[in-house]
Amino acid sequence: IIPPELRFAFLKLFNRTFHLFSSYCYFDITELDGVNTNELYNAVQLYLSTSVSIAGNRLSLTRAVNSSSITFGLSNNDSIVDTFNNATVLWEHVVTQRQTQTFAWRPLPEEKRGFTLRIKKRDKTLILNSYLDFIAEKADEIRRKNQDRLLYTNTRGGSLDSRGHPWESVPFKHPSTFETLAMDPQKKQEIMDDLKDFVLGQMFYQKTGRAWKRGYLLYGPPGTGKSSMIAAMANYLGYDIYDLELTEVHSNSELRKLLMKTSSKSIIVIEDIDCSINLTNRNKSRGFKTESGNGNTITLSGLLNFTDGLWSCCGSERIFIFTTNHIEKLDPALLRSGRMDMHVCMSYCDFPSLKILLRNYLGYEEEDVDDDVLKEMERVVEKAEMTPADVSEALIKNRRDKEKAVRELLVELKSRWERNVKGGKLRGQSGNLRELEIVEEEEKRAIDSQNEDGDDVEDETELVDNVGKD
Ligand SMILES: Nc1ncnc2c1ncn2[C@@H]1O[C@H](COP(=O)(O)OP(=O)(O)OP(=O)(O)O)[C@@H](O)[C@H]1O
Ligand SMILES: [Mg+2]
Repeated sequence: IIPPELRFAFLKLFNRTFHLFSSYCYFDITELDGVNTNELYNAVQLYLSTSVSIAGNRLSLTRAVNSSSITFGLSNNDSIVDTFNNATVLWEHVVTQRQTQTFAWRPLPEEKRGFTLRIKKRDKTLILNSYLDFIAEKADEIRRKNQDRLLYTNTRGGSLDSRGHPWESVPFKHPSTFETLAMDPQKKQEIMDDLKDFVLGQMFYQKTGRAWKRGYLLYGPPGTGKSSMIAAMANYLGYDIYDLELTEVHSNSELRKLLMKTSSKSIIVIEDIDCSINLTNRNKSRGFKTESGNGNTITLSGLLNFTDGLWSCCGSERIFIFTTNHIEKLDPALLRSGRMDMHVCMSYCDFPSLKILLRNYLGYEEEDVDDDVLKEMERVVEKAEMTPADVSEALIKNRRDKEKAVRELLVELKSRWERNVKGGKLRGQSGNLRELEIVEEEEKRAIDSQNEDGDDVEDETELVDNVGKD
């Protein structure tokens, strides 16, 4: 029997000589570095989790708090081969029992865990640094995908929490995606492409000397999907959202502090920007202080500094989104080119959007709906000026009886169409003769069918009457 000390020394000697002649070099990445967790260990673990899930036959599974997905990991003392830039490397997960603990401030875990990376000596200089960078980046990406995103708000009115953070966060689980978002498919694709370009554009922004950020202005009537669009963007990119409540911010410097405490890869949202700040009298608020003299007010220039100035560049990959119901109320300074990179008009439901909503709520594809009904819908939907929220409401109400849902939606669309087109006629606005003819035709048809079947058209004629009274 060989005493353990001797065996250990022998092994060490063997390893030394072995390494001297071997064409490999080895790197140990231990879980704990002293008593601190080694960030790199976690990164490697996450990084390997993607390739391991396909390759390995014995895996350890973990799920982080608040995460909706499971990560795969290498089991103890298992290994996996990876390739990077044509170089092959080997990862081994080494777990050993810790020897009896000496005194420590914090008790250490029983097991000592670490990854050993084996690289060919000739590959070392070529890949080591870039490989580790690559792993860290990939791990970040995986982390963002797995972890549910966070929604931050600044509702504490400027006070800080115990760790000095002005933002409060909750897990963000909005189900809206670009797929469920009802809008013109072409416009939708444009926005998705724009976002993709932005995310992949690091080199571009560096080369052109622009700060790596992008601004979107979403405008349109209430219930047309502005907030849903923001959620869809966040879900698409895997970004966190900072929902900035401007009325809770008291000064420009506070605004700046808030910005400094936001992380990279996030969306900063200011909803209803026309309501939350008096944006029109920029010069006035600059000229004399209306408040108590301590600068207790944010100005448009403060806000522009926030999105545009030097401060906006601390951190990168940030998206600013403003929403408003009244674009015409906004100060031109906010609208000038280069400020908000993309202006997106969210408007009333059009035919393509209607089809998306039918699919979302009823599971109907185009061919599931009666052809005539579909044609009729296409004809009236734009002039009916129903918001996607109104349409959704109508569909949800009858989602158990799909045919009824479609029928009632059509009735609603037609009555609104009639009201709008006819309203235009009464006010002498819509000078479109063809449309007037259609209204008159429609009325005639209504009267005709009333003679055949009394109940059915009662609603419609009633509505026409109401419009007359307005
Ligand atoms: N374009 C859309 N696609 C899918 N659903 C929509 C769309 N627009 C509205 N909805 C539905 O209507 C609801 C309200 O929409 P949302 O909050 O996005 O409107 P908004 O434009 O932000 O309104 P507001 O101006 O009042 O904030 C959403 O929960 C969603 O279910
Ligand atoms: Mg909204």
